[in-house]
Amino acid sequence: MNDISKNLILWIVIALMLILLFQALGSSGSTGNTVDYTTFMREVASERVSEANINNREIQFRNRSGEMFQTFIPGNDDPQLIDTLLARNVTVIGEPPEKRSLWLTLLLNWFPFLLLIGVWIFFMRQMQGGGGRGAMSFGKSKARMLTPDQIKTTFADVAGCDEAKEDVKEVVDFLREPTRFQELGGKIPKGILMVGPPGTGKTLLARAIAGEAKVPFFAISGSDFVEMFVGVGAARVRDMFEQAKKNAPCIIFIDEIDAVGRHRGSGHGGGNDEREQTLNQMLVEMDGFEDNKGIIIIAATNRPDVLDKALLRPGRFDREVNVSLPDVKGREQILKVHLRKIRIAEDVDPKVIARGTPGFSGAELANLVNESALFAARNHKKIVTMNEFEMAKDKIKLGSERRTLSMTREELESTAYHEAGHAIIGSLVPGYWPLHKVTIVPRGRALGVAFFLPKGDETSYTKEFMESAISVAYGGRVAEEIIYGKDKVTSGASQDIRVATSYARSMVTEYGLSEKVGPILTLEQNSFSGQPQKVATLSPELSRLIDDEIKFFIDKNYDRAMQLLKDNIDILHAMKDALMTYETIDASQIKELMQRKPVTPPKDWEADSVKKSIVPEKDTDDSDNDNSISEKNVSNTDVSNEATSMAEKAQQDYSKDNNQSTESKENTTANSEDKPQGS
Ligand SMILES: Nc1ncnc2c1ncn2[C@@H]1O[C@H](COP(=O)(O)OP(=O)(O)OP(=O)(O)O)[C@@H](O)[C@H]1O
Ligand SMILES: [Zn+2]
Repeated sequence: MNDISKNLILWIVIALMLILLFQALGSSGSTGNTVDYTTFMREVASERVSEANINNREIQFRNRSGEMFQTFIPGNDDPQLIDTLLARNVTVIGEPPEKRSLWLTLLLNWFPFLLLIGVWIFFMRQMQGGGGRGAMSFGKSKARMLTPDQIKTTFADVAGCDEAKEDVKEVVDFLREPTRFQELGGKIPKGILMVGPPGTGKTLLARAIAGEAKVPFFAISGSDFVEMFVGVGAARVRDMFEQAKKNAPCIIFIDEIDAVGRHRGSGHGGGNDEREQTLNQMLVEMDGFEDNKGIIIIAATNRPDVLDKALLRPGRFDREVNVSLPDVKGREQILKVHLRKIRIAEDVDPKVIARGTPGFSGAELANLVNESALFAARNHKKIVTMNEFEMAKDKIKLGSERRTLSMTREELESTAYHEAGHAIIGSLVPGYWPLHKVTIVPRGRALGVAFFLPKGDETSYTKEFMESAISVAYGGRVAEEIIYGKDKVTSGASQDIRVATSYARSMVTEYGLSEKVGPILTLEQNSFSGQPQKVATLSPELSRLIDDEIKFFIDKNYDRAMQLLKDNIDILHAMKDALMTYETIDASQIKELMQRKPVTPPKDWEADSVKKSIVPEKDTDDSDNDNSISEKNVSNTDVSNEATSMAEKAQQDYSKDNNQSTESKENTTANSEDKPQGS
């Protein structure tokens, strides 16, 4: 709590003042410059010293011209000193033997020890959680309590996770009237574990429960319990439950429960004891409150796999609520919640934004709305338009525009060919997402991007789609190869290759789409590391077959991309030209290009806006610079397309891979695209 730090600071200030005071008293008011003892003796020998005031080993002396100096007698006493001084006509003055009173000396000598003892007592008091009236205590829980009037959140503020909301609704009824509920024999969980990726609204939902039920809300993070002193965490747990009992009915929300709840004996290093004690205390407290009516503990985590099994036993966190990343409908609803807070133009369509933001969490969507408003404000606009949302989305996904990144005309041209390659393949292969836009404005690590708009939820793919995705991913590299030749292909396609390979590997090892390998699960994406891991030991023959089949899908779709681009080489050149002129082209221009029609300039395109342009004017002097691309090695060219993040997002999608509750599993399938999986 705050009082702790205040009291600590007070203690430190007092200690410092005391030290300063004692130092001031201790020194006998030094005056004049300090000289060494040899100089002093020489001065004495040449009879230039008139007066010396000796106090222990310190000598203050005055020379004949009245100036004051001081010096110190080195080592042990100089027994001849007084005699020498007197012989050289120095007036010797003594000091009374003890300038300080006895108690002051004692205090001075003992002060460090007293301070230590004081600190010791201070900490002991904190550890016991007592602390007395002052409420200064480490053992006090750090939980922040919100009273019902302070909680404005309701279920209306939480969107896109209807199942989770449904799951917790009965808790609200219970908290409103615990006794009535119990008389009816209702069985209410003590603990609810909210599981889901960061930013999906777990905290928000917990708070909304409190808001709906109009009960106090205690929020604390698991890491707040973890301290270096053994016993402090346990004391905090005890205190938190005591506070909660006083305020029942109420909700305790523990974010990041895994910080304390990691299964015992798994930690490394010394902090272990403390954490285990804290965890034990939590288990004890949860078991021991049958009698108190209406305390519900909600814990949140995105690592349920690391939790100690004891936490999940009946009577503890035995109810699991999955809060997964929102699907396209959910994203739309979340956007609507946040769009209420800003002034938007008529053209802003939450549906379109939702489609363009697969994998975004609620928190990221809230951030998107906020960034858009900031863009509008920066441009002195009164109202936020779709344009700002587009800019904010690109910024969040890829990083800020890098118009300052100096690129030669040749580099831009190769980027334009590369992105056009993705775009054209994406438009030609069957079953792929529609194109949203293509740009060669560098952003973040990307030199250019071809964006596709996923249709809906991206929880399952058809075989056709995945094969198309492989061709689209190779489209960029294939375009470069056709235009510049095999030797001049840039390193910009590394990410594309990764995406294509990961599709091909999943097809063979996870989705059973290879006829030769068959529907066997052989490799699985580890849902946390994202690394493929073996499911079983594979025979050498099967391993070989898997590799062959992956290669088969890759070659087949690489060759398809090659053929499609060769057949449409005129479109490739035209799209490159359009990109060099307009930098960014959107769906309508791409459509014109694909139909071999002339391109209409973009809406806000002004021909004279060349100042802003990233495309340098053609430099005739520079014509010998023909080897730029491969030699300049456009590294870090993370030229990606939407499929990249899609493939990654879908595979990392927590709710998909790590769903323990059958309830949500059914929902995932029900919500998913109408495309059936497999061929
Ligand atoms: N489902 C949602 N509906 C509306 N807004 C949301 C939703 N999810 C997240 N947000 C927005 O994101 C913010 C942060 O979400 P919140 O802190 O609840 O996420 P969390 O799941 O608790 O994340 P973490 O695991 O990182 O603690 C919320 O305050 C809200 O503005
Ligand atoms: Zn690419």
